[in-house]
Parts: sequence; structure tokens; C-alpha cells
Amino acid sequence: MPDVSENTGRLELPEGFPEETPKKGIEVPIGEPTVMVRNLSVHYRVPTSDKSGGGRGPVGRALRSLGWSRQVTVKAVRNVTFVARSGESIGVVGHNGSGKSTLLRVIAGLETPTRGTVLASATPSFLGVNAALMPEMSGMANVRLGLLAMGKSPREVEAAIPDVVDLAGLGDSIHLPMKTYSSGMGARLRFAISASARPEILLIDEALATGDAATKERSEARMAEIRREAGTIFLVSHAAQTIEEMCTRAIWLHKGEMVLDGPAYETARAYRWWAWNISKGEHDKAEKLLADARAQLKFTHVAVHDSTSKRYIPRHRPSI
Ligand SMILES: Nc1ncnc2c1ncn2[C@@H]1O[C@H](COP(=O)(O)OP(=O)(O)OP(=O)(O)O)[C@@H](O)[C@H]1O
Repeated sequence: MPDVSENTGRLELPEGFPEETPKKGIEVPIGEPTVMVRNLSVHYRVPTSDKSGGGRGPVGRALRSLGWSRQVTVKAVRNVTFVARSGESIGVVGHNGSGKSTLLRVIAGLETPTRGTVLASATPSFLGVNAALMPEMSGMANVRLGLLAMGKSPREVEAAIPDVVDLAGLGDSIHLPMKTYSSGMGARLRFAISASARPEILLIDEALATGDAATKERSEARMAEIRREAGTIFLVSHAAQTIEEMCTRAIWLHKGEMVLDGPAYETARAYRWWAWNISKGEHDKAEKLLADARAQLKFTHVAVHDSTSKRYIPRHRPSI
């Protein structure tokens, strides 16, 4: 058993936030750690068109005319640490550019962190069948293609198809070319294909926010099945309400930093309250909410002992 101590406390709702009864999600026992993220940072060096670098004078102009451009560092994820356990579905919320997708890509093993480690008990399944899907082909043909791309045999594909089609809930549209689908319909199909594998760790980026009520219901039931089979789900969404409805726990990222990590309902609502204040131009109030949230974030300690480290696979080769 790795040595971990985590934030599992209840969070206080910010003062003045309208109370609602939390939706009672599907309860599943919480088990062993499945993903451990320790001191994770991801920085990018990117060119900027900002003319202030390299000097405004003739030297700067000459350098720029030779194609030189100033580089800046974007700190997409800053020193994030947490532990995910089987049975949890963890929502990741935050403003545009707060690092949500980057965090998921590192867990998926698609991105190498600048610092820190990510360990996982199994290879995560990312909603990444997108690349294999063909817009010209029908939804049904894409189900076959997606399932084959996930490594299923033709026989397994045929056996899985009815379940995927049912979960996608597209009706007769399943026979139409995918390029005619709305973004929500495409997302439903991708979710259904990825979830059919019942992976131990499932990573979903923005796929469920656009679903209608019936789809959400079906997706939630499927997510609960995965959790019941000792799985863990990460769900990135701008729609904090989706997180409230579909997750057991949520992480709020702000400018790459973890602001809050706690029960989905409280965390997502605290984020919504902050976002609402930002949208109304109440920046001082929003700053205070951010500070209050940070004050409630408890330190998570992660140490993997040699005796158990074999169970956990690094998702990357750490650069430091
Ligand atoms: N490949 C990349 N190269 C350079 N910068 C990147 C790259 N990927 C992400 N970033 C930057 O890292 C930051 C975090 O991006 P990320 O996509 O993780 O945020 P996000 O919270 O998922 O955003 P959104 O909600 O808008 O989808 C942003 O400032 C983004 O511009």
C-alpha cells in the first residue's frame, strides 16, 4: 500500500451561495490508489509575437526580420499533487487555459512533464479514438473502426457493437456519415466506444457536457459500472454542472495550480460561484473566493514504497 494522506474533508460553501440539494450519485466503495500525481509541472516554451522582446530598435527589428521570435514559458500545470482511487470519478474544472487537458494528457502518457511524476496502476484509456474515426463513414462503421483501433478482435467487435450503439443513443443517425453529426452526437459516440472497453482508468475530455438528459443518465450508469469494477474516471468539463452530476470528487485548477480538491458537489459549486463573480466583473470577490478555496486545500503526501512500486507504472520518463 503506498503511503498517502489526502484531502477527504468536506468543504464549506462560500457565503451567499444559493443552497441546493446535492444530487445523490451512484455510490461505489472507494478502494486502492490507481493514479498518483506527485509535484507535477508542465511548462511549454512557445514563440510570442509580442514585439517588446529583442528590443524595439534596429537590432530587434533586424533579428525579427531574420525570423527570430522571442520565446516565453507557459506554465500549464504547476506543482500538482493528488491521489486517485478506484471507485472515484474525478471531475477537473477550471477556466480556459487552466491546465485541465494538459493534466489529462500527462496521465494518458501523451505528454512528458517538466517536473514530477505520474504513476498509474494500469494503462489509462483516453477518449482518444478520435484519430481513428472517419468523418465520411457512418457512425456504425466508425464504431467498428474505433473498437478495432482499441485492440479488439473482429469477433469482440461484433459482440460489443449492440452495447456501444445503445449507449451512444443516436437512433437511426448511427447509419449516417459522422460528418453530419453535431458535436454532441460525435461526443456521445466517442464516449460509447471508449467506455465499452470498461478500462480500469478512463480519461474523458469534454465529451459529456453536450449530452441530453437521457444520454447523461446512460453515461452516468456506464461510468458507475466502470467504477464498480474498481475503475477510476477523470472527466474534464467546462460545465461544472456536469461534474456535479457525474463525479464523486472534483479538482479545481486555476492557472495550472490546484485550488481545491474535494467532493464534486462542493468543489464544482465553489468554482461556479467564482466563475459567476468573474463574469459579473466582481474581481475582488472572485479573488477572495479563490483565496478561501486555496486555504481549504489540504496537503497530499505521496510516497511509493519499493514493495508496492511494481504495481504502479510511470506514465512517462520524468525529465527531472
Ligand atoms: N502544446 C502546447 N504548447 C504550448 N502551450 C500549450 C500547449 N498545450 C497547452 N498549452 C498552454 O497551456 C495552458 C493550459 O492549456 P490546457 O489546454 O491544458 O488548458 P485547459 O484548462 O484544458 O483549457 P480549456 O478549458 O480552454 O480547454 C494554456 O495556456 C495553453 O495555451
